[in-house]
Amino acid sequence: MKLIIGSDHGAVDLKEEVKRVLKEEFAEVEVEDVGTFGTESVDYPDIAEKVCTPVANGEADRGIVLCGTGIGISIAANKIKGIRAALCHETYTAKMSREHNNANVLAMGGRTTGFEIADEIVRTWMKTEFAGGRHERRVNKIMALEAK
Ligand SMILES: O=C(CO)[C@H](O)[C@H](O)[C@H](O)COP(=O)(O)O
Repeated sequence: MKLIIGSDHGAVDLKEEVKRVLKEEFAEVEVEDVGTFGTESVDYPDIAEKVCTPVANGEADRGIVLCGTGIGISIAANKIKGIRAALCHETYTAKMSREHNNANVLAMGGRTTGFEIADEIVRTWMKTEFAGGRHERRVNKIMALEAK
């Protein structure tokens, strides 16, 4: 599996923490970090595009996008065709976003979510499989909205 991660200046520390968890617990996953790498202000839609375009194209399997709250970058991510980004603050929504929504992008906030909870969210999101069945019909309807 290939995963692309990116953050704006509001979540650079959280990005490093998420990369640490991925490296330690999901060593088989190839992780590409598209930035940002410092505290200089950048615009989260640019980061969302860098993460999500390869996911939407099939060049990567999943993405993780981070900004101060996770709101702006998840809104931007969901504008990209083929992306189902889920903003998660706890593990239940992380689990459901995979099981029911087949989310291919996880969003979190560096100014809202502590490292311990974020670590658990990432573990849960990475491990949970899409359940299919009735959820597949609904996800297909979500994707059909993009064609309207
Ligand atoms: O988009 C956001 C909120 O929806 C993110 O939290 C951004 O990180 C935030 O807006 C950046 O704010 P700043 O004052 O420019 O650091």
